[in-house]
Amino acid sequence: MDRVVVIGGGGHAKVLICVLKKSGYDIAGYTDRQNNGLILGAPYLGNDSILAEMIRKDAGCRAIIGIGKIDASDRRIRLQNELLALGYGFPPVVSPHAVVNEEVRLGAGTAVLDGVVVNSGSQIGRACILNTNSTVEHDCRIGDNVHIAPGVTLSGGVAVGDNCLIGTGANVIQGVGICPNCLIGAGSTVVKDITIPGTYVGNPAKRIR
Ligand SMILES: CC(=O)SCCNC(=O)CCNC(=O)[C@H](O)C(C)(C)COP(=O)(O)OP(=O)(O)OC[C@H]1O[C@@H](n2cnc3c(N)ncnc32)[C@H](O)[C@@H]1OP(=O)(O)O
Repeated sequence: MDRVVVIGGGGHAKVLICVLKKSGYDIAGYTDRQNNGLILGAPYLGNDSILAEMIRKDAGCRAIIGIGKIDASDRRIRLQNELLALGYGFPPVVSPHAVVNEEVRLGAGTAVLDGVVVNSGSQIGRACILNTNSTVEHDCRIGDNVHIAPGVTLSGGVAVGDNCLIGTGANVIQGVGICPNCLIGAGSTVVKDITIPGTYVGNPAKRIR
C-alpha cells in the first residue's frame, strides 16, 4: 500500500484525505504551519521542515499537495517541485467515484475528485485539481497547476494554460484556448480565446483586471 503525506491541513486537504482513504492509501498524516488536530483520522506531523527527515527515513513515501487554489499563483507547483527535489514521488490521485476514460494522461500530483468525468484523449498536467463534479470533455489540454473548480464544464478540445483557476460552475465552449495565469470567475462562460493573463468574469467572460 502506498504511503502518502498530505501537504497542507485545510479544507482541500480534508477532501483529498477522504479520497485517499477511499483509494486505499496509507496516509502518514499532514503537514501545516499549525496543528489542526486529526483530519478524518489523519494526524498532524509538523510543519514542512519535517519533510526532508521524513523522506530520509522512508524513501518510498509519496506526497500530494493539499493546499487549495483560489488564484492564479504558481505556489502549489513550486512546492511540488521543491519536494520532488527532496525525493518525494507525486502519484496522480483519482477518486473511485470519478470517471477517467481511455487515452487520458494525468500528470504527477494531480487530484481527480468525486464525480469528475475526464473524457478520452484529454491530457492533464502536474499538480492540477479537477474538483468535485467537474467535466473535462474529450481532447482537452490542461497545463500544470490548474484548478478546475467544482461543477466546471470544459467542452471538447479546450486548452488551459499553467496556473489557471477556472472558477466554480464556469463553462468554456469547445475549442477555446485560455493562456497561462488566468482566473475565470465563478459561473462565467468563456466563448473565445483568452490570450492576455488576467481575471475574466461574466457571460460572455470579459477581462476585469
Ligand atoms: C471547493 C472550493 O471552494 S473551490 C473554490 C473555487 N473558487 C472560485 O471559483 C472563486 C472564483 N472567484 C471569483 O469568482 C471572484 O468573484 C473573482 C476572483 C472573479 C473576483 O473577485 P474580486 O477580485 O474580489 O472582485 P470583486 O468581488 O471586487 O468584483 C469585481 C467586479 O466583478 C464582478 N464579479 C466578481 N465575480 C464575478 C463572477 N464570478 N461573475 C460575474 N461578475 C463577477 C463583481 O460583481 C464586481 O462588479 P462591479 O465592479 O460592477 O461591482
